[in-house]
Amino acid sequence: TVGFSAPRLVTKKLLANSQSEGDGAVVRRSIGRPELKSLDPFLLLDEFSVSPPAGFPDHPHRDCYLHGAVTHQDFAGHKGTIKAGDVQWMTAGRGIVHSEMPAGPGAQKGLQLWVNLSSKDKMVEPKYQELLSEDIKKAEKDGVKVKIIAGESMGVKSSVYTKTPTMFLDFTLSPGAQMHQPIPESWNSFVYVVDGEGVFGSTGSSPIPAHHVLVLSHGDGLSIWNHGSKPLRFVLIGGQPINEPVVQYGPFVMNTKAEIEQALQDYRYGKNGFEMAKHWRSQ
Ligand SMILES: Nc1ccc(F)c(C(=O)c2c[nH]c3ncc(Cl)cc23)c1F
Ligand SMILES: [Fe+3]
Repeated sequence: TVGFSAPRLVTKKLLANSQSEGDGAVVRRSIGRPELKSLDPFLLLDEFSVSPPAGFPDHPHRDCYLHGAVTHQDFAGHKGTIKAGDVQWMTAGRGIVHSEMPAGPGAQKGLQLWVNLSSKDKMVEPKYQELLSEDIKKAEKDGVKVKIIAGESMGVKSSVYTKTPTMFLDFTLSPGAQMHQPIPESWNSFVYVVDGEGVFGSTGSSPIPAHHVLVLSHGDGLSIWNHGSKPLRFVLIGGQPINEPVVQYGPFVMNTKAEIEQALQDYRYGKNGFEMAKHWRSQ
C-alpha cells in the first residue's frame, strides 16, 4: 500500500505574552510555557527584548541553545558579541556558566531556542558554533527569502552541525508570496510568527499575527501564504524527537530526578564540568 502523506496543519495556536525573565529582561515564551511544556526535542523558545541595565547575569546551563544580539562571556573565558542577524549555536553539554547582556543601548531583540540533547550527548564538552550574519546561508525565490540557520531549504544547507536532526528556518515572505517547505514526516515542528501575519497549513484558515506559536500536525511539509500588505516574518523550527524522559529544573535538563540533583550538586560544588564555576564572575 502506498501511504499518501498529508500536509501539515495547525493543531495548536497560542499567543506568547510578555513575561519577566533574568534581571529585568522581558521575554515572550512560546515553547516552554505551561500549556506547551515541551515539543520534543524543543524545550524553550523565548522572543526576548532586553535593554541595559537589564540582562541575563551569570547562570548555568546543562543543555543546548542559540540566540542573537547580546554580549556573552562564560567561565572558560569564551566571550563575544552576537549582533543582530548573527547566530550562536551553543552546545552546553556537561556545563556552562555564562552571562548574556544587551550589546548596546536600546532594546536588543532576538530568539533563544533550547533544544534537548539525547542522554548519550548530555555530558559532552561544551561547544560553540558562531555565524556572523554574512556567513549564514540564504536563499530567495518568488518573494520568499530564507535564512537557513539549521537544516535545509530551497536546496541550500546550513553549515551548523546539530547533535540530532534539526531545522531552524527564518523566512520573510513579501505581500502576496506563498511557499511550501518539506519537513521530514517523523519530525515535530512549529512556527513562531515574528512580524506581519500569515496563513499556515490550509489556504482557507485565518491569518495568524505576530507573537503566536503554531504547533503543526505530522505530514510531509507546510504551506504558507502572505495575503497581507506587509512582509511576513516567521521561523519554522522542526526536529527529530529524542523520545527520552525529560526532567528539567530551569536551565538543567536531564533524564532523571537523580541526574538533576547531581547537576545541582556539581554546579554548587564545582564538579564534573562546573570546576570553573567556583570562582568565576562575569566582568
Ligand atoms: N532565569 C533564567 C534561568 C535560566 C536561563 F538560561 C535564563 C536565561 O538566560 C534566558 C532565558 N531566556 C532567555 N532569552 C534570551 C537570553 Cl540571551 C537569555 C535567556 C534565565 F533568565
Ligand atoms: Fe544562557
